[in-house]
Amino acid sequence: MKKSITLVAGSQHTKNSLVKQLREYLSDVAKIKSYAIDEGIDNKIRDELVIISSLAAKDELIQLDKLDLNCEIIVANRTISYDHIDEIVLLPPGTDVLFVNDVKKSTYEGIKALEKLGIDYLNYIPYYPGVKEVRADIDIAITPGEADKVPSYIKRVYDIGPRIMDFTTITKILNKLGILDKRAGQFSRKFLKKIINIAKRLAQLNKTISELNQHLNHVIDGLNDGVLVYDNQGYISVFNENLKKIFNLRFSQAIGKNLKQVIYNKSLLKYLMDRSISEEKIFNIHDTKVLVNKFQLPNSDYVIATFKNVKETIEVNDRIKRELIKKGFYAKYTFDDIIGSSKKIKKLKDISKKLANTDLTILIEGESGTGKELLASAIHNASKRKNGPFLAVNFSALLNELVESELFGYEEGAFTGAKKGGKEGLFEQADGGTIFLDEIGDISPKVQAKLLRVLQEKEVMRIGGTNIKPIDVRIIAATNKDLSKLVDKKIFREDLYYRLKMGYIKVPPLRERKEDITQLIKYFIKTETREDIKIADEVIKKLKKYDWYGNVRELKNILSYMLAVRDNNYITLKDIPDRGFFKRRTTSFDINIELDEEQKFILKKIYELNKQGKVVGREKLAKTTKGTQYEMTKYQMRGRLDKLERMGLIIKKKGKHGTILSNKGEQILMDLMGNKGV
Ligand SMILES: Nc1ncnc2c1ncn2[C@@H]1O[C@H](COP(=O)(O)OP(=O)(O)OP(=O)(O)O)[C@@H](O)[C@H]1O
Repeated sequence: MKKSITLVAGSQHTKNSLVKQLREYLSDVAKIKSYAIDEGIDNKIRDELVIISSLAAKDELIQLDKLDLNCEIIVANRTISYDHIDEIVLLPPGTDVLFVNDVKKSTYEGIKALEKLGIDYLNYIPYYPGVKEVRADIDIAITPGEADKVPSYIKRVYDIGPRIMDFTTITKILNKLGILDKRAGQFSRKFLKKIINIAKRLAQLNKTISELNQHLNHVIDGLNDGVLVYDNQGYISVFNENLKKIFNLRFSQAIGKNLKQVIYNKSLLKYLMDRSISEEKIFNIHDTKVLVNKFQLPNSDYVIATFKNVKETIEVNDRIKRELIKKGFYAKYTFDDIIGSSKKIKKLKDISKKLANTDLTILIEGESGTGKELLASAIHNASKRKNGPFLAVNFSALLNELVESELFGYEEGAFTGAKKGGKEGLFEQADGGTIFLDEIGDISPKVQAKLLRVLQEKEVMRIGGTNIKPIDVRIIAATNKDLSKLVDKKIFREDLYYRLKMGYIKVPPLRERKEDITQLIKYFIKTETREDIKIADEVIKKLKKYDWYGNVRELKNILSYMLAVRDNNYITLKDIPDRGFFKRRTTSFDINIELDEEQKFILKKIYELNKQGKVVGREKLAKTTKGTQYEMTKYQMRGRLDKLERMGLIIKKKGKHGTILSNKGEQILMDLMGNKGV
């Protein structure tokens, strides 16, 4: 027959965990009833055996008159559950932890229980609702199943579960039930199993830690620097491979030894052991200059020191610089890459080479695609700065708001979104080299003012900064606009204009040096394909007839097109793209041309008559004006045509061949017709 026992606990929480524990041993021999005082108890408790969770609970039951004192009563001794103990045994000795429980008494009991279990090396701070002194500088809490009472600032909570009945209590119960002899074996096995489980988990944890350790050791050994870790007494815990090399310690073991046994350099020893020194210092170790740096690990006894081979560090820095250059801070071209043997190109190269020998600021003017960047790059490579960086900045590609921070950098917190630690500007990055400022006409007045300062003072100040940094950078600026006109219009500062124009180069447009076209074509074929491509003479002849408003870049594009569409290794007339491919937009120089309605009318008439195959003269043109608002005599027409010729829009052919539109005139007319009609 099953025995009947009753368990009473203070709280429902404790009741549940104790019932669970009792069932493990007694479910087949006893019927277990259970009550929690906080749930309310109706009848007086009496049974063959009554187990009460604590003395406090017993006192409360007596006070409430809910306990029949004539029955067999066992008051449980409770201890920490071993199930979660492995989580806390690994906390470092001396760690401050809050021990959280429901009331003062059980809080102190819990702490005592942990200490009795041997976990007496933690610094327990008792905490329970209503506690007077609260320490807010603690990150870790341990609680026996009262996680909801842990204050919210705690970062890590170890809930070790409610305390369970201890070994002696269980033995007492088994004894009272008269089954101790039968159950002792099973009981101790279960108990042992738990211990073994903990041991297993700890062993696994140990294994993981030692693997992690090994991994970390590999990482530390793989570092380029020497790494040394020692405690305040000088005992070494880390001495990596690189450090062994620096100290010539190939085979001997340093870990566990004292610094004095390993390092004989007296001044280095003094530096390492003197806690008041924190700045880095250079020492001579086995004839090698080594830069040593050290710092105390926060909240610990340990000091970490790093050792850098000065020579290698410089070499690495150089390598990093070279890497930067690879990333595009590098001038690709030399004067040999500037193709052409026309007089104009020869003169251009000649002047540019001379300027390359100076450190003057240079302004390069020229239409788009004439090779201004190419030239700037060649000048840098021919200058004494050739081993320094070459940075090309294109202002038309940079967002206006970004120009300032890109060029001059900023300090941390200079504006919302500023990166932590601030950012180095392009001027700082170009230190020792050349900066190429393309489309300089596009910069804002604010940046113009800052740039002027850089040119005058040779120093930069980051946005939001107070430190002035001297820089050594040569500036080459370029524009495809007529900068002097922007100065006249007060869009560009005059003082900056003259500062930039210390050296001045004007790159001629391709249409003024058409004799270079053949050479350029051959050069581009060679650079674009390895195949042996021939090009028909008529093709070159025809290409020479175009006006090349897109300049060399346009020629290069057209060549790529022809290489793509050719049928075999021979480029013929049919491979030339039709007019639509050619650059229609006039250059910025030409955009300044403003035509009045009368001029547009005349250009349109010339175009229409030409299209009809008619020879156009001033008489015929004057006739077309009859009855229109532009009506004029042939003499008046002559004056108008002279002006259009001076503007480069028409060509008056000799003899009876009449007047035609120049390519430029045709392009402007096409643009007008395309955009708004004439
Ligand atoms: N004389 C030349 N010889 C060989 N290649 C050239 C020459 N001139 C220009 N190029 C090539 O034409 C292209 C345009 O040149 P680049 O970018 O230097 O012109 P740019 O004047 O700086 O143009 P933009 O004003 O549009 O910035 C490049 O591919 C360049 O290599």
